[in-house]
Amino acid sequence: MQNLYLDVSPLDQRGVTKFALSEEVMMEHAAMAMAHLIRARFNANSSVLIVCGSGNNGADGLALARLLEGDFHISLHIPFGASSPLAHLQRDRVEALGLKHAPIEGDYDVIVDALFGSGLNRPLGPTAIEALILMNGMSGLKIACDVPSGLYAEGTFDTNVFYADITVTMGAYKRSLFSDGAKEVCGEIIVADLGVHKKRYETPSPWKLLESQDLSLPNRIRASSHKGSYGHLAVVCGEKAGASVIAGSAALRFGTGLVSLISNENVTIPYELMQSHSIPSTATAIALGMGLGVEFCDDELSSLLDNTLPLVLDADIFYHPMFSKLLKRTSLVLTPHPKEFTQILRLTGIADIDVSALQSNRFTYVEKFCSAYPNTVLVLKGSNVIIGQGEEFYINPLGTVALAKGGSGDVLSGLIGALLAQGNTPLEAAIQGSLAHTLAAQKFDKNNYALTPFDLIERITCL
Ligand SMILES: NC(=O)C1=CN([C@@H]2O[C@H](COP(=O)(O)OP(=O)(O)OC[C@H]3O[C@@H](n4cnc5c(N)ncnc54)[C@H](OP(=O)(O)O)[C@@H]3O)[C@@H](O)[C@H]2O)[C@@H](O)CC1
Ligand SMILES: Nc1ncnc2c1ncn2[C@@H]1O[C@H](COP(=O)(O)OP(=O)(O)O)[C@@H](O)[C@H]1O
Ligand SMILES: [K+]
Repeated sequence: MQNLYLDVSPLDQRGVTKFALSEEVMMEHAAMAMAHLIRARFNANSSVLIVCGSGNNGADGLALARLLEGDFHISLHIPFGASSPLAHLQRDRVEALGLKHAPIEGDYDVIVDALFGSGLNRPLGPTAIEALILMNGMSGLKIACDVPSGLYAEGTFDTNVFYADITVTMGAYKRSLFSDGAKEVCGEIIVADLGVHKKRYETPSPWKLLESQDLSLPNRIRASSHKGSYGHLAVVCGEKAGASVIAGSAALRFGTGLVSLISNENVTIPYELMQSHSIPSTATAIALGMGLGVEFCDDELSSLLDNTLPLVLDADIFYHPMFSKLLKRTSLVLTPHPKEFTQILRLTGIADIDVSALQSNRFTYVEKFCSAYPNTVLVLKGSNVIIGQGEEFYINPLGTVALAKGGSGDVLSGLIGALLAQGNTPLEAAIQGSLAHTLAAQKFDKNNYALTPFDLIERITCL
C-alpha cells in the first residue's frame, strides 16, 4: 500500500526543514531518476527531445538535459523561457554546455515532457498546445516529468494533455494520477526519491494506493472445520436471475461455505447453489440489488431485510424507495458504478450532478459521501476503483479494460458478499474483494476483450 497526496509541496518543504535538503538537491535527484530510466533503456547517441516550461518542472527537464549531454543527442525546446530562480540557474548551466532552445523538428527516440507539473494553474494556451500536439504525434518513448502536462490536481485534464508511456513522479504518488481518466494518459507510473528514501519523505495520508501484495485471501486453518464454519451468503435473486447466479457463484468460489439464492419462484440455477424463498436462519450476510428489477414488492423486501446481517448492495436497489432506510444500517457496503453513484448523491441530497461532473470530481464526491455516512463502505467502480469509509480512502488501480463487460460488477458484489459472510469487516471485505476481482482479471492474459464473468470467477482459483 502506498500513500497518495493531493499536493506534495508540504512534503517538499519538509524535505528542506526536516532533512536540510535544498530544492536544488531534490531537483538533481528528480533529474537523475529520469536520466537513469533513459540510460537503462536507450543506447548512447539516441535522440532525446526535452520540452521545458518556465517553472521548476521545466527546470527538472533542463537538469536532465545536462545529465544526458555528451552521451545523447539532446534537443531542447523552451517555449516560455525561464521564470523560477531554479529554471534560470538550470538554463545557465545547459547554456554553458552549448545547449539552447530550438524548434521541435522531426522525430526523436525519447520525448520528455517537462512543460508543467504541479504548478499548472490555468488552461493550456496555444503555445503549449502546439508543442503537445507535436509531441503526442511522435513515435518515440514518451516520458512525463512528475505529471503529464495538462493534468490538473483533481485528475481532470486538458484535451491536449501529454499522453505518456511512463510518468516519473517526484517524491510521492499524486492522487491526480489515479483518476479514472488519468489511467488513459499516465502510462506506467514510477516514483523518484528526492534525496531521502520515500519512507522518510512522506507523512501519513488518508488516501492510499492498493498494490497486488496487499491481497489477503481467505485461509482455512482449522482442519476439522466444516461448511458451516465459512458463512452463508444469501443472494436476493431478482428479475434478472443471471446477475445473482454470477454473484452467488463468485461467492462460493471465494470461500463462502454456503450460498443460497433467495427467489419468489423456483428458477433454474447451478447445482452448487441452493434456493430458498426466505433468508435462511444460518445466513451470515446478504447481497441485494443485482438484477433485482421489480421482482419483490416492498413488504416482501422488508421481510427479507428484517435482520441485522451485513449487506452488500448493488445496482437496482439504489433506485428503490427502501434504499434511504437501508443507509441507516451498519455493516453496509455499496458498490455503485458512476451513474448509480450520482443517484445516491441525489437521493442523499449531497449533490445533483451528472456522470461527467462526478467523473471530474470523483475524489471530492467520495469524500463528501463518506463524511455524511461514516458507517457505510463505498466502492465507487471505474477504471481506478475508489473504496472509502469515514476518513479512510483506497484506490485500486489494478483493474483492466477486460472488466468492462456486463456481469463484472456482479462478480465483485459476490466476492465482497463472500468475505462479509465469512466474517470480515465491511472495509476489509470491500478492499480484498476488489483486489481479488482485479487480480483475477489480470490472470486472463489472452486478450483484453473476451473475458466473461465466469472466466473471471474461474480465475479466482489462480490467486
Ligand atoms: N519544490 C521542490 O522542491 C521540487 C519541485 N520539483 C518540480 O517542480 C515542479 C513544480 O514546479 P513549479 O511550482 O514551479 O510549477 P510548474 O509545474 O513548473 O509550473 C509553473 C510554471 O508554469 C507556468 N504556467 C502554469 N500554467 C500555465 C499554462 N497553462 N500556460 C503557460 N504557463 C503556465 C507558470 O507561469 P505563471 O503562472 O507564473 O505565469 C509557472 O512559470 C514539480 O512538478 C516538479 O517537477 C522537483 O524538482 C522536485 C523538487
Ligand atoms: N476500463 C476499466 N478498467 C478497469 N476496470 C473496469 C473498467 N471498466 C469496468 N471495470 C470494472 O468492471 C466492473 C463493472 O461493473 P458494473 O458496471 O456494475 O457491471 P455489471 O453491473 O454489468 O456487472 C467494475 O468493478 C469496474 O470497476
Ligand atoms: K510534465
